[in-house]
Amino acid sequence: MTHPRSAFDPAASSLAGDVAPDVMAELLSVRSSIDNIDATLVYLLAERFKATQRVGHLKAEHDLPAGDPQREAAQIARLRMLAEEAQLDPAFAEKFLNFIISEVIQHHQAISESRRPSSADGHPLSQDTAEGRDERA
Ligand SMILES: O=C(O)C(=O)C[C@]1(C(=O)O)C=C[C@@H](O)C=C1
Repeated sequence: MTHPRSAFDPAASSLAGDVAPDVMAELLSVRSSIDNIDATLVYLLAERFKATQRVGHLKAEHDLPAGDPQREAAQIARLRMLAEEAQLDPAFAEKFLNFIISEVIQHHQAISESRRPSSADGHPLSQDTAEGRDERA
């Protein structure tokens, strides 16, 4: 593996020379929680993208549009409410969801493009399985 997990140095810091040892110890302790949270975020996002990939295939298979504005409006309203409850800035929650959704929509469009017989790669059917599903998407 090019980037083994052990390559991560939890003590990496540009502050090392400027901070008293007890302050550094506290900083490292809080950072260890931040590292756990960030790892969880990566796993959660990976699961979300696995789910949206399934939606992307379903939509492409049934010629449905990539975006669903009414669904998005409902999701945003709900997440803003949850954010307020959790003392998270609702504007940030909305921006974050929009950021993820716009990436999802690009993935949906790529899935749909890759299934199109007239796709620009010039090998319209070579990537399709017998069922017409692109296994790479
Ligand atoms: O639920 C869908 O229809 C999706 O495509 C997923 C999703 C999302 O990421 O939550 C993405 C795009 C749509 O506009 C709405 C929601």
